Amino acid sequence: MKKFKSYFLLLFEGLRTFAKASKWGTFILVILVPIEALVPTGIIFSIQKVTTELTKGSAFSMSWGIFWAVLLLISNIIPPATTAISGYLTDVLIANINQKLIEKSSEIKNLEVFEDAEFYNDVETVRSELSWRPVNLIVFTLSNVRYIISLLSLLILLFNYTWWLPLAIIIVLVPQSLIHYRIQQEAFETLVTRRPEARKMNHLLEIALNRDYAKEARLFNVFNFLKKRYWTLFYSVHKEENRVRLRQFGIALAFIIVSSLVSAFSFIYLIFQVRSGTLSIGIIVGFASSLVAAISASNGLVEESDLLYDTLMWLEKYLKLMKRSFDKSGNIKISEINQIKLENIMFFYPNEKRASLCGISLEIKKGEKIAIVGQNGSGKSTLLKLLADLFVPTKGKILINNVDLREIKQELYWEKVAPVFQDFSKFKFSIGDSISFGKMGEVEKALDFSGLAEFTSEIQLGKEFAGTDLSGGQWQKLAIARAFYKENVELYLFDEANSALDVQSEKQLYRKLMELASGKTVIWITHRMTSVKLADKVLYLKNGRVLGFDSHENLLKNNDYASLYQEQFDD
Ligand SMILES: Nc1ncnc2c1ncn2[C@@H]1O[C@H](COP(=O)(O)OP(=O)(O)OP(=O)(O)O)[C@@H](O)[C@H]1O
Repeated sequence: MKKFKSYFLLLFEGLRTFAKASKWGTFILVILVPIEALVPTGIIFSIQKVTTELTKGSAFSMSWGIFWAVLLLISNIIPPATTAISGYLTDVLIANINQKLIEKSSEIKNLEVFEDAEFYNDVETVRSELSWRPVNLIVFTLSNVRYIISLLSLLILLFNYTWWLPLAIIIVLVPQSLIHYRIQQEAFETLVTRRPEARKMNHLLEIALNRDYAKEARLFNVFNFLKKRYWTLFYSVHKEENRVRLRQFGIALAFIIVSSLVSAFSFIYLIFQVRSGTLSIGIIVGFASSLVAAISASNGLVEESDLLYDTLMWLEKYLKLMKRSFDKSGNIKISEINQIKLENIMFFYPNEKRASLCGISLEIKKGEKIAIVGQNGSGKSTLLKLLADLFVPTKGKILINNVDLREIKQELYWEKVAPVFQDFSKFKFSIGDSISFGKMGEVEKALDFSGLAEFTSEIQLGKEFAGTDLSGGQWQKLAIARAFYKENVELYLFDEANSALDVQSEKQLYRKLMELASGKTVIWITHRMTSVKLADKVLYLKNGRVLGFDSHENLLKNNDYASLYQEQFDD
C-alpha cells in the first residue's frame, strides 16, 4: 500500500511538472481526457438503450441513436486534439526539464560531486533517457487517467447488471497491479543497478562509431574485442532482466485465466436470465460490450501503468536531483587577490586512500609568477584545481587575502580567475562564442594574442555542426584565447597550456602572458623547463609534497631539481 501511495504521489508530481511546463496545455488535457474516457461507456449505454427501445418498438430509440452519433463524433474529434496538445506539452516539458538541469548544474560549486558514483549514475540515468522519458511520461499518464476513468464508469454500468462482477474485477485487478508494480520496480532497479554495465556497453558502441576513436580503433583493430566484450556484458545484464520478465508473464497469465473464468461465468449467468425472461435482450448487448470494454480497460491499465511506473521511477530520479542541494558558497566579497596562502593542505580524491597532496604550505603574493614542476602524478593539476576553488582541501586552508576561500563568494572569486586546464573543453560553437560565451568584446584581439589571428570569430567549430575542426595546438590556443579574453582577471592558472604548442608559439604564449598579466599573479604548470626562468619562484612537487619553493637559481642547488632540469637538455 505504501508503494501505491508513493506511486500516486509521484503521479501527482508528474502532473505538477506538466503544469509548470504549460498551464494551458495541462488544463485543456485535464478537461479533454476525462470526456474522452467517458465516451466508450456512453456509447455502450446508448447502444443498449437503442436495442431495448427497439425491442419495445418505442420512438425513443431515435433519440438514443442521435445521442450515440454525437458521442461517436466526440470520440473521433478528441483523440487528434489530445495528440496535438500532448505533442506540444512534450516539447515544452523537454525544454523545461533541460533548462532546469542546466540551472541545477550551475549550482554545483564543488566538482567532488561528479566523483560520487551514485550521483554520477543518477545524472547519467536522467540525462541518457531525457530524449524519450518525458514523452512516455505524458503518453502513459494520459492513457492511465483515461483507463481509470473508463474502467470506473464501465464498472458502474456493469454494477447495474450484476453487483458481484465489478467486485470480482476489482478483486482480480488490485493484487494483479500490486504484483506488477513490485516486479516493475525490481526491473527498474535491476536496470539502474546494472547501469555501469549498460554504460560500458554504450562506451563500446561509441568506440566503434565515434570519430574520436576512429583512428586507433582501426589501427589497433579493436572491433573483435568490442564485439566479444559487448556480448559478455549483454548476457550479464539481460540474464537478470529475463528472469523478471518471465515472472511478469507467469503472473499476468494466472490473472488473465482467473478474470476470464469470472467473466465467462457471469455471461452464462446472464444468458440464463434473458432466456427465463428476467432480463431484456438490450441488457445482454450492453453487458457483453461493457464487459469486453472493462476487461480491455483493466488489462490496458495494468500494462500501461507498469510502463508509467517505470517512467515515474525515472521522474523520481529527476526530482531527487532537482531537490538535491549542493554546498553553498561563502558570502565574503573580494575585489582583488592580493595574497594566496596555503596552510598545511592535504587532499584526497573521493574514495581514494592515497593523498594526492600532503602538507602543502606556501604563500604567493600579488603579481608573482610561479611555475609548478614535478613528475607525472606529483599533484600539480590537483593543486591548481584547488586554487581554482573547484575542489575543497580535505584538511588545511587556502587563504585569499587572509580569508578562508570557503568563506568567499565563489562567483566573485571565479570572475577573477582565468584558467587553461590540461583537459580543456572543446566547445563546438562558433570561435567567437567559444571564447566569449555571448559577451560583447574584442574576440579578435584574444585570437591574435593566442596566435590564432588567421581565424575569425564567425567560424563554426565541430564537424557535427557542419563546421571546421582544429589541430591539437590550435584547440589549445583557443583555450588560451578564452583565458586572455576574460577581463578583470587577478589570477591566471595555466596547466600545461604549452603542451601542444610549437616552440615559436610557446615563446609567444609566454611573452603575451607576461605582457597581459603584468602586475597580476600567474601560476603555470610545465614539463618544459625553459619557461621556469621566467618565474619568480618555482614550486617543485613530488608525490604530493613540496620539495622546493624558491627561485630557479636557488632551487638548482637541490640535486633532485637540478637533475630534473638538466635531464631536459641532455641527449
Ligand atoms: N579524479 C581523480 N580521482 C582519483 N585520483 C586522482 C584523480 N585525478 C588525479 N588523481 C590522482 O592524484 C594524483 C595527482 O594527480 P595530478 O593529476 O594532480 O598529477 P600531475 O602532477 O598533474 O600529473 P601530470 O604531470 O601527469 O599531469 C595522482 O596519483 C593521480 O592518480
